[in-house]
Amino acid sequence: MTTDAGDRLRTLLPQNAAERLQSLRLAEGRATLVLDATGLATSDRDAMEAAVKQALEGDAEVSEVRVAMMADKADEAAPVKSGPVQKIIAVGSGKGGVGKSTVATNLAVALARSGRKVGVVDADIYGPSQARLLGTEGQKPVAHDSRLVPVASQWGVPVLSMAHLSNPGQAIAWRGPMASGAVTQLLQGHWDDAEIIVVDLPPGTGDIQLTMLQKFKPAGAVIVSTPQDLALMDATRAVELFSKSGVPIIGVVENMAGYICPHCGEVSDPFGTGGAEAAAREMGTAFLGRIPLDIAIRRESDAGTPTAAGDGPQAEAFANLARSVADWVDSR
Ligand SMILES: Nc1ncnc2c1ncn2[C@@H]1O[C@H](COP(=O)(O)OP(=O)(O)OP(=O)(O)O)[C@@H](O)[C@H]1O
Repeated sequence: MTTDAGDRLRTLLPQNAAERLQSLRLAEGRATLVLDATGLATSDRDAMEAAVKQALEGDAEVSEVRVAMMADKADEAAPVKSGPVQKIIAVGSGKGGVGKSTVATNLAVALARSGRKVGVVDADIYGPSQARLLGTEGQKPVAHDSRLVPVASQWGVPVLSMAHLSNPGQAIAWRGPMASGAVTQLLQGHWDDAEIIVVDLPPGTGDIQLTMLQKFKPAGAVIVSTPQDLALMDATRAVELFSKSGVPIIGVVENMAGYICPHCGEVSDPFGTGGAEAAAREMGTAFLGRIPLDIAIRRESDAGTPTAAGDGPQAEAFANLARSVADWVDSR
């Protein structure tokens, strides 16, 4: 795009949009604008987008206008509000690989089985896995009134994940504020029917997680840990992160607790037993139960058929977890 064309298009923008312009590109007749939508209500965003399109579509060099609204400055942003959603439940962990995403999926499916209206938002935008876990890979959400429509899964749990918006294997390397802006778009989808949204947080306890929590203000948090000491230390950091953000902790789930032999079904405890329960007690938080290390859980997760949708003993473990979370939600 020539500077002249860029300057000319800028002058065509309505004043309120020009003030929020982050970038403007014109390539092969397509004008792509990024606007800072911080603090704008949905209706104001929609009006601004429509006005920008109308202003630029009249230009001889422009055949198409695309507008991306990013709520970039997380600390100034209005809290996320997505229709009549009552409760956002965050699922977090002090470190990666402890089964946080697996627990988030199965918690949501178990809640749905118990009659709750549940959605899943995959906030783990650097390693999104909810599309695979819920068997919705390859599906693309449509936008309606500038808001994403969640992708339906066959488990009665609609889902929005960056995995639905990016190409498989595509690296996503956003700055922290952009990351939380992207999550905002997922949370501001058409969740009108959901009474609970389970949010799969990125692993860890850094600034990205803190910013997200402050911005979308979950009603409560579930912390996933494995029985190892190291993971428990990380879980302690996760507890601190939620406390610092003013998010009440629903409790700690011990995942990969006890190994179930795929041949004889015998249960062994390579990492000891009872560690997470004791740690939860020490931290003054509830213990929400154990999910064993079972190869069937991994296999079913990879196949996009969540264990909680089945009838085995592990489905029962997730059903118990869902009951505890639902009771907590109802008590608020
Ligand atoms: N209870 C379990 N039994 C067997 N396999 C499990 C169990 N929980 C999780 N897994 C497997 O462990 C791996 C990591 O799980 P998952 O992706 O849910 O972890 P995570 O904490 O979300 O990781 P990250 O956020 O770092 O990607 C996956 O292959 C998953 O199928």
